[in-house]
Amino acid sequence: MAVDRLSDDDIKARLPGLPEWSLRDGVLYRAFRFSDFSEAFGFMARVALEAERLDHHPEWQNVYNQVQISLTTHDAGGISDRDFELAQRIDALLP
Ligand SMILES: C[C@H](O)[C@H](O)[C@H]1CNC2=NC(N)=NC(=O)C2=N1
Repeated sequence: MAVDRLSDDDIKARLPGLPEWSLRDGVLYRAFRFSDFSEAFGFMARVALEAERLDHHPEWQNVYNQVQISLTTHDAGGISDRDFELAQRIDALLP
């Protein structure tokens, strides 16, 4: 499926809708901290299921109770609507 990369202006206009996310090195980025590994990994499992539903997948790193997520659209060579959609769904999964 063809996906369009958003322009810098589009991205700037949409970022306020995701106050916890920032633009970092050309990707949508958010860091999460949980009480322990189990909580962090449970969250990652829920994100993985959502990513499969959307057929759009995060780049992420986990260190014990911390999860860092970067969103970009490989097929578009930049940030697309799909990244904003996944970011919103990720936020909705938080306890
Ligand atoms: C074929 C399939 O739709 C694509 O490869 C999807 C899968 N998940 C994806 N995830 C992300 N982040 N970017 C993509 O371009 C992408 N493409």
